[in-house]
Amino acid sequence: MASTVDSNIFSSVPALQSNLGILSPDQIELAKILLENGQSHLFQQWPQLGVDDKQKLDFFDQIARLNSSYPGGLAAYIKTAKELLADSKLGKNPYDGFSPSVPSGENLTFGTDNFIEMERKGVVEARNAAFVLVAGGLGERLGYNGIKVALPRETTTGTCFLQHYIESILALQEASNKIASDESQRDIPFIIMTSDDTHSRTLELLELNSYFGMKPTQVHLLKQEKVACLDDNDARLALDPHNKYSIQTKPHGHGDVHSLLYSSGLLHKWLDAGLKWVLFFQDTNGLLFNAIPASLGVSATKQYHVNSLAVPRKAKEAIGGITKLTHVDGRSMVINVEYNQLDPLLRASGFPDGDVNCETGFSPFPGNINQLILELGPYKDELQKTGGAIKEFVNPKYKDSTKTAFKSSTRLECMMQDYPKTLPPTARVGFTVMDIWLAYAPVKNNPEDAAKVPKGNPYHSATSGEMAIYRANSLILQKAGVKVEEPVKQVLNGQEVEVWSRITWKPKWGMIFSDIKKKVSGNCEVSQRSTMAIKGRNVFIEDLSLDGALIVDSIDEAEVKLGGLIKNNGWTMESVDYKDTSVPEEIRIRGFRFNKVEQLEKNFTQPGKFSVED
Ligand SMILES: O=c1ccn([C@@H]2O[C@H](COP(=O)(O)OP(=O)(O)O[C@H]3OC[C@@H](O)[C@H](O)[C@H]3O)[C@@H](O)[C@H]2O)c(=O)[nH]1
Ligand SMILES: [Mg+2]
Repeated sequence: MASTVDSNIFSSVPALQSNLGILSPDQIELAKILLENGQSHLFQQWPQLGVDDKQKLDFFDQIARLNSSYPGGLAAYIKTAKELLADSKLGKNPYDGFSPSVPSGENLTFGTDNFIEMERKGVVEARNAAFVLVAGGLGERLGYNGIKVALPRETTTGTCFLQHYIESILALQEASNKIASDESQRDIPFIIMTSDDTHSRTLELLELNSYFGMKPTQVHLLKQEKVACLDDNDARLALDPHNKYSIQTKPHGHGDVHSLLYSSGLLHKWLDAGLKWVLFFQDTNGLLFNAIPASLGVSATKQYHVNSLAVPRKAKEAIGGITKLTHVDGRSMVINVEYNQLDPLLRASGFPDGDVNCETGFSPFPGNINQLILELGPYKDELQKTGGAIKEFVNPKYKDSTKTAFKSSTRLECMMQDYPKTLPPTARVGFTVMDIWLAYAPVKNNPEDAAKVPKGNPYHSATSGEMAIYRANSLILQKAGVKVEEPVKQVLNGQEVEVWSRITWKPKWGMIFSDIKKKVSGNCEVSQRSTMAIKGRNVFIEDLSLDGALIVDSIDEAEVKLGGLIKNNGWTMESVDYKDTSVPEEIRIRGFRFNKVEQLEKNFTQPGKFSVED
């Protein structure tokens, strides 16, 4: 819409004023918003009319997008940014008035009767759940060039994270539908939040692989928009260093998932379909689904509106701490305090040592693994009030203590785990703590940074992420009665890790401990140098002694017994340096690759009963 052009405002920016002739009334309006909000620097390098006119219009296309995709538009974004940057410069404590204490929550120990009961309940509830994967992040700390969900979760089978997640959801769906009282078949919805950095590659990965067995109608991609980067404390928008007609943008954070879900209309649809839970999870935790059934069982039992999954946390580890915050006015909430804020908060509130371990060797605050289980009804009600808006923050990396310049541009962010901040005190907000070995092994750090992690703290690298799968599977089988040999220590990409037998299985083989126990019997043993990949559903391990490599696949209608002594030269592990660019990136970031010397590989494609014995 045309508006009266305030000639004064433009006359102070001649480079823009001389170009007004090519702009539409809407674009002139946007230009005005920019100037009124301190953004005249954006036009400083603009040449005269007739030069680069197409790029100038592109610039305004981008401004229009940035303006319309943020509630309240760019003016609101810049205003909030100025406030938050000023607070940050002053070192203002965002938790002013609150004092932290250690909250109490549900503790689950793998394999106990309670754990098994929670898993059973979780499977019953699974068909009432929708799963939401937030996968719009750049993975800056990992520095991998592809999308993180395409990385192999482990390289024994090469199954990528996304495939594993989908197969886990499908396995839960099937198990849950089977025991449903009304015998109806429900497809569990699976939502993936993407961004411009990940969207097309995520879609391509799904399409090239037939959605890994899921119905395409079951999967929804929601793309988050990025926000403008900021160059200084005055919230001047940052220009792309390579293109003076483009604003640099970065993701706004995983908190966008709430407003996207709200505006997608999916929540209503799910409620109408009788769903009860929404489970949120992150891109590269290969152990996550070990924890999902039991934690969903906890949500159902305790009727939690919000259930955050947690693990014991090492002080200064880059995971948020679940904290009880009590305000001087009496209010209190149980909330994640992000890892960069926990230490200052503690120091400011009577804990002079800040973020340190207690006598247990861990931080007293449970570590947030950012898997949230929300009860759908109260969640939808809350979003109806907030529109899905989440409290934002800014985290600039300053050049020096004057806090006047940034090392690189910053932006406003929001986090999905801040959702409970707006909830009324009556909301049932809880958390569930599980063993780290069982539940959390993300792939976030590049090899160089991982090697610098303080001793005793987790590496969170591709190396540790894969080794954690083998350790968890080995420990689970040990608890099911298999003698899995103890691990050896090895240094890979500068990180000392425990190398256990390379044991993997498909989710449909065993989702919960009671299923796994049914698949294992007699006297079984697996040597440390062994590799075992179970890809079929009805594969039973009975009196098996494995010393080498064994790969078994089978159709559901085949019942396969693995037993006797199976011995061969197996697969050896060869060290690979992460700097060796002759090796594919997804391998070299692990620091090893398999040399497949010899294996027993069996594939059963016909119905019937079979046994594999050497
Ligand atoms: O804009 C974004 C940013 C991130 N993400 C996704 O959000 C997930 C988490 O991102 P990061 O790995 O960068 O998260 P961080 O490691 O910084 O911290 C996160 O995980 C560990 C927890 O303890 C922290 O509390 C949590 O914030 C990823 O799956 C990522 O793809 C988005 O979808 N959009
Ligand atoms: Mg991050």
